[in-house]
Amino acid sequence: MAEQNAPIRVGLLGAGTVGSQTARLLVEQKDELAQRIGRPIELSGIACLDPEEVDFPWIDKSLLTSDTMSVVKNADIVVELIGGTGVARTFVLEAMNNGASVVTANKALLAKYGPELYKAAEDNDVDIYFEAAVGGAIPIVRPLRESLVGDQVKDMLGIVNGTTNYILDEMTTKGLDFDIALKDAQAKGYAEADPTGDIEGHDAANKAAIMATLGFHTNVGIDDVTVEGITHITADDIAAATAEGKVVKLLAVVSKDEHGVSARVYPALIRNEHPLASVRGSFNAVFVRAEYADDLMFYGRGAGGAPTASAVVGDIVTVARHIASGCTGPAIRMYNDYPIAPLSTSKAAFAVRFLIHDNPGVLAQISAVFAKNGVSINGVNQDLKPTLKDPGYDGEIQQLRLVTHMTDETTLRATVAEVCELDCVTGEPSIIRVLD
Ligand SMILES: NC(=O)c1ccc[n+]([C@@H]2O[C@H](COP(=O)([O-])OP(=O)(O)OC[C@H]3O[C@@H](n4cnc5c(N)ncnc54)[C@H](O)[C@@H]3O)[C@@H](O)[C@H]2O)c1
Ligand SMILES: N[C@@H](CCO)C(=O)O
Ligand code: NA
Repeated sequence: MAEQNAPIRVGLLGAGTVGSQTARLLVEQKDELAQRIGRPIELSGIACLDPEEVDFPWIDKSLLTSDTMSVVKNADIVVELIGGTGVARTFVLEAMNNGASVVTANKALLAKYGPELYKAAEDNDVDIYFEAAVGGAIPIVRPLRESLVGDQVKDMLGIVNGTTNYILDEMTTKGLDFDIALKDAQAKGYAEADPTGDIEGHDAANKAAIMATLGFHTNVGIDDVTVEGITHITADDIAAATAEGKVVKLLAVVSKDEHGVSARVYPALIRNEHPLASVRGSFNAVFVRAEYADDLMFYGRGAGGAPTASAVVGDIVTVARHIASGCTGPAIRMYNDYPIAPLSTSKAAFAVRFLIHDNPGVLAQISAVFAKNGVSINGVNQDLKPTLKDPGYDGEIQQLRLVTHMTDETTLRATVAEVCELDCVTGEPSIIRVLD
């Protein structure tokens, strides 16, 4: 047991985008943080793969090591900023079993091993804090764990991936290509080490799993989340959305009804007037609808070194205060055992875009398939010329957009697949949900 005024030792695992900025905030604000905590804190070690490559003026090189376990074993607070679900799990469990509290930004780890880690924290009487894991700098984890713990969350709808929001925004406002916008997002430190997880929606899915677990007090893991990313969104889809006064956003949506809980990630069309439409660049936002609090919105920077480090250091201070006063924060209890609602119970309106050969009778053929499957069409638009061509066809290619009334997704996807078998339909269709 450390002496009452001895410094609280903070061991950093990772010195990358977030780790290096976390070190900066701890060093630059050392004296003030000590005042806020009531005890000094000190960086006791910084683990990374290659200490030779880490060169920041605020990092004391003698603290750097590739012996990660030595940092884990010599800290009161272990800050995991490595990422992934492999070694990170080993180090986090080892830290807690060793009596240290943990701060992490690792949503993939929590979405996969949350129950095991939350139990380890309780069993060892230590803290596990992870504000940076959802919405980066935005306070959303703590509001769910603490401020809203006296309420009933109904649903949450969020833009929780900075990389994809940045890409869609650049495509919409500057007409940039997907690849250029992605490179830009990587250069700014928003993207994961492998950005596939960002653009295919898996990063947002990890966050959706955590949001649902905290909001509904039930275990929702990554395998319970249905995921659709933005790789199939084309310049044609963006142009059509703009022409309709809408934008395309990648959303994480968690909800609860009589069928159970659902956690889903998908691109959606939202009206320009909708508050989420104005969430630009790498910014994130989460809407929470609660029984008694009514509507809440949390907005801020969801990615990037310094903003994410702000949330990490906030957690370090919280945990250090607990250590200073000999207590821990609230445990994460998943006392509900809600089923995961089946996909067939999810209803929405959809915008479907087909590329068609521009001949008489084509519209009638397509709408007949919709009618046969009981999917009602709300609107049709054929005005926009597609950028895509059909190399095996000499005539004109048209872009046909249909917006449906509310339907279930299973039926909608079966209908679209049947339409695509018609000779007059070419290329890949696109299916995007339409938000009210
Ligand atoms: N970059 C962001 O904007 C952002 C935002 C929120 C959360 N996060 C999360 O923060 C975590 C870190 O992300 P990042 O962008 O800083 O990653 P990064 O790739 O920039 O840094 C990873 C660091 O971990 C180190 N590392 C790898 N294996 C190690 C090992 N076995 N032992 C010790 N160190 C090891 C690397 O040397 C590197 O310093 C991830 O979980 C990520 O999902 C990142
Ligand atoms: N890659 C993530 C980092 C924040 O979790 C993003 O783009 O939002
Ligand atoms: Na956050």
